[in-house]
Amino acid sequence: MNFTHSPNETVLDRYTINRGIGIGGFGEVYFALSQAGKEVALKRIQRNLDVELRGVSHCLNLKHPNLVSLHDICRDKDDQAWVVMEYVAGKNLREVLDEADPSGRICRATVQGGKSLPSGLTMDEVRRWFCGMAAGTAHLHSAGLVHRDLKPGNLFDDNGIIKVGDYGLSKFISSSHRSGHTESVGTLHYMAPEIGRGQYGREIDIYAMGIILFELLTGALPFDGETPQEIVVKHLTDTPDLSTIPKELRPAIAACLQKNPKDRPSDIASMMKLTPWANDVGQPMTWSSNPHGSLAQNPPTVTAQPIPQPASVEAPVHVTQPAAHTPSPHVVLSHPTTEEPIARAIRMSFGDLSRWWQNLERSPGSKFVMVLATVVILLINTHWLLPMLSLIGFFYIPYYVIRHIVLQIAEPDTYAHTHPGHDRRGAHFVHGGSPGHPQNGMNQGGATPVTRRRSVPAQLSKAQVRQMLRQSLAQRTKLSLAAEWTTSGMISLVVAGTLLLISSVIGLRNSEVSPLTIAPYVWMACVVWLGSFGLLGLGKAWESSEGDGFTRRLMAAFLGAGIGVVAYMLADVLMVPLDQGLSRDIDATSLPTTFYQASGIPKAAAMMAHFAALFALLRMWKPVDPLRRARLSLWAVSVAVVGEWVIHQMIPVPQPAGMLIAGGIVVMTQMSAPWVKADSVTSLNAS
Ligand SMILES: Nc1ncnc2c1ncn2[C@@H]1O[C@H](COP(=O)(O)OP(=O)(O)OP(=O)(O)O)[C@@H](O)[C@H]1O
Repeated sequence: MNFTHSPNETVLDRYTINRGIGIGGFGEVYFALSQAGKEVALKRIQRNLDVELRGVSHCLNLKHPNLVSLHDICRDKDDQAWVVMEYVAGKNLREVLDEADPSGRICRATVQGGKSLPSGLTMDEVRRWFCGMAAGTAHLHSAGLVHRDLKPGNLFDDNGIIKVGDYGLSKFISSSHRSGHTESVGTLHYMAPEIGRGQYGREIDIYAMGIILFELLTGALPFDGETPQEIVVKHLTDTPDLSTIPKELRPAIAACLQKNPKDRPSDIASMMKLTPWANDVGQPMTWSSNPHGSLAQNPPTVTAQPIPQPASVEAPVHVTQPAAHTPSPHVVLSHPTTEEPIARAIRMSFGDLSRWWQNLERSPGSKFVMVLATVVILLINTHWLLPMLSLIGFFYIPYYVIRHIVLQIAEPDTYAHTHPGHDRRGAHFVHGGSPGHPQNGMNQGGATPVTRRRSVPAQLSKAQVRQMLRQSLAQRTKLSLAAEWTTSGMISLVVAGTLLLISSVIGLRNSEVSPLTIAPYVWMACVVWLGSFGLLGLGKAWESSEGDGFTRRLMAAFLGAGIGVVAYMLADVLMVPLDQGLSRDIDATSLPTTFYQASGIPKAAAMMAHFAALFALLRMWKPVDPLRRARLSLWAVSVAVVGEWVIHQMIPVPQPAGMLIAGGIVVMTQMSAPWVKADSVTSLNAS
């Protein structure tokens, strides 16, 4: 390994490098001594990685026996970022697993006594690693952090205490600047399926813990393959074979490895309850989410435990068919209801606010003044705040209730209902194994797993990533798509209200406000909202495939025609004149009488034709695609406005309303439709 710095070199003016330890995706790690002789590990972040130092301070203040302490993050004189952390002398789990001989001939576990598992570890060792990881990760979660990169290489044995390292950083290193071997988030073998959709909840750590527990027990990975794509597809579709897992631990692994994050244990405490280790005698852990709870004081100790033995050789067991005597069948039956996105955003904002408040270094007196000032400002503004909050409540509460009801209906009774295809896939996976993937067939006869962790070549191409993301999008049920559609519709309603407010304030700044003057703005906002809502629906239906362009244009044309006729009728109801701005900028041809009255005012047919052409020619469903390039593309807005102007030259409609509607629809759909940053996962690699 080629390290940038050599032994005895002084870095950051106060650390003398002793030796290089290793090189990971984020950079080089050195063992160094401070001037006072304190041992530290220094991680030199790769020059091309952009470290956002502000947020990291939250990680620096975390203290837990099962976490590798982060001492500091500094920049040297060349503006190179360094992470200063606790040095752990012991091995990491990757090394331990790689050294343990699966045949059991020379493995550490046998030397230490105790019956070894296929991984070469004893159940006591498995328990020690797993409980230590769980305790450290629970502390991260309680502090509002998700590790995002849990894997054996990030778990250390520090004189008997298991420590979780490398936490927090992946969030603060700009993914757009990463290159080389580390993927945007997490390592492929341990990466939860929803990461492809840009979801990074704490469930991704719970998923990774399920994989690690599987590996601790069997020495093999539940989802492995020759290529990154194969591994990702297995994460998305395959059911793990749990037949070689001790029965006591199958429910926990099955629950952690659910494809849908909602189906996994919602936190580490609930996950631990599925293991035999939650209520260990002589193990004073409570698995509470309290950041200052007893976890901190009581790291797991290696005590004599009743050792659950591996399952005897038996027919392969599929997770959808819980084994006889398997406890906790509720693992697959109880699903926490999805938290409503706006409620979640508000809750998380309150969480952030309270953490910011707790970390705010101000005297109690100045904090009191700040609270007082906030209360006064709120009281002064009650005249507009209260009506606004009531209005929001007026829309939000019915929406929340309807959404809740829809999701309750969508809640599956059994796991099998949620994943109707699993039986078929499971049969193939479990019974046959796949040629070239020996671990898939290892359960037969209880043979030792042949495949261990593999190095996986090459990066995924953009097309491959998009294809995988589409596959993952295709996994949702129709009802959850409907719930997402209504959510986007609600968001677009808020956006429409905002656009209406802005445009009418600008448009009516010098004129009298009356129902007649405000009607055109209400009309435009309604048409924009209807257009967006329709497109959001089409987008939802189409997001799981790239689709056939002609069919999509045709469908979009129908939608546009519908919007045109509704716009015409609404204009009639709201008494909005349609004779405004009908002149054209290029040589005009005569208007067809089927489309226009003798005075030139458009009939319903003209409005239908205009919007049908607009939606079809401009492929208006594109701004709704979750895999679009940018969340909000101003280019797309400009194209829509110019495109509308061009269509207006042939089929005129009132202006500038037509252009505002076209631009408004594109802005609103982009702001309301979910977006997956596909580029952030194009450099997936195995570590
Ligand atoms: N605090 C530490 N004390 C001792 N050794 C460490 C410490 N942190 C990391 N290491 C070791 O340094 C080496 C490189 O670690 P690093 O975390 O950079 O890479 P990685 O975990 O292999 O990959 P990635 O950064 O992509 O997750 C590993 O061998 C790891 O065990």
